[in-house]
Amino acid sequence: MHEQQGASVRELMAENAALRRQLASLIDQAESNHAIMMRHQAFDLDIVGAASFQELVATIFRQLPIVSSLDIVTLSLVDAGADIYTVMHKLDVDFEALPNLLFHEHAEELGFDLEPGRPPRPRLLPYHPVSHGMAFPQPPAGLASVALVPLIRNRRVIGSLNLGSRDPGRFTPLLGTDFVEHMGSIIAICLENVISNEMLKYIGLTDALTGVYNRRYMDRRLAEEIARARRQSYRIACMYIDVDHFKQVNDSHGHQAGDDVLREVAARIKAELRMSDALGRFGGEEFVVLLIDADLDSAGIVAQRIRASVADQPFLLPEGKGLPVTVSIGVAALDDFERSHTVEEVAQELVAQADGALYEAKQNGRNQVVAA
Ligand SMILES: Nc1nc2c(ncn2[C@@H]2O[C@H](COP(=O)(O)OP(=O)(O)OP(=O)(O)O)[C@@H](O)[C@H]2O)c(=O)[nH]1
Repeated sequence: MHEQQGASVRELMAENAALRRQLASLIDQAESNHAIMMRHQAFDLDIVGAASFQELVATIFRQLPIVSSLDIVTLSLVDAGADIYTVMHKLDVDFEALPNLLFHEHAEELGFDLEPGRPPRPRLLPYHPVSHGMAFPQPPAGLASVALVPLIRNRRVIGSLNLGSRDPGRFTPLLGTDFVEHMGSIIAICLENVISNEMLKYIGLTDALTGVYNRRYMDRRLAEEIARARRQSYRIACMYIDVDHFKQVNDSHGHQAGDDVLREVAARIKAELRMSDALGRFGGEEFVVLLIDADLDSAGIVAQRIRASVADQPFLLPEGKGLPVTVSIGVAALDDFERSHTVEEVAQELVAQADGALYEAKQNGRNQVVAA
């Protein structure tokens, strides 16, 4: 009788201990889930709060692998005509710092089932180097399973979030997709937002006719560059460029031909500049160039190259005739930073000096460069 009681007490105690272990493991699991959820919430807040394209994409690449325990995250964007890439490049996005950001001309390249009227679903599957080469051009060693999550806005696929793991069981076709779909939808909204904001910023800073910067941008950039040049002691130079007798182009060949000439002049100026230089249209047929780390002599050499590249090759009119075009250029450089003046005053003075030199070039007969 005692023995029987003793046995059932031991059984009860064992059962009790097993239940406690189970409970402890459930509590651990719940705590770990809670921690994961908190990390995801913090991640969501960070990406929603990203103020620029660069910040958003860098945050995704930096945080998502940690938050979601992934071995690689890449992002493919649909960018027909490379509009997004071009604008981001002009806004100084550092693409070298974002090697996992990929651009595609068409949504079809992303590998989703694009049937009309049915939004594509995430694809969770074993990694295959050939079929997934586009999404993972630089896969980590041992990549075993991947999730390709379509980024959708207004029923349009704008890209794909590509997640990769060395764990073959991490992404399999039988797993639920709610979680990655949720993540994809937040990332899609954030991306669409920052891209529209950056596009607006870009439109506000560029000249619609020629695509070069506008006066507002140039004024700001000049002040920034002068402040930086003061701190780091390098020289900056400025060119004021004006198309000669431009009124005659409009009067003889029409406003449309005039517009074409302005576009071509902008393109020829640009072709002679370095990436770090900035070209802006100041209005009408006037352009201003800001040259970084250039003294008066080297700016004069660049100006002569620009003058020659416009004068040496006639512009092509729509009817096939050649139109000779020339420009006059005034050049000025800043080597004394006049620290008692504000950067804005120094900027104005620099542009005024270049403008004065341009006036001289016009007086001397045009198609020439004058240094202040
Ligand atoms: N097609 C076109 N013409 C413009 C634009 N903006 C200004 N213009 C024209 O540019 C011409 C500028 O003429 P002017 O300032 O008299 O100078 P110019 O004929 O170039 O003569 P110089 O500068 O003295 O060599 C005017 O006829 C303006 O109407 C534009 O966006 N497109």
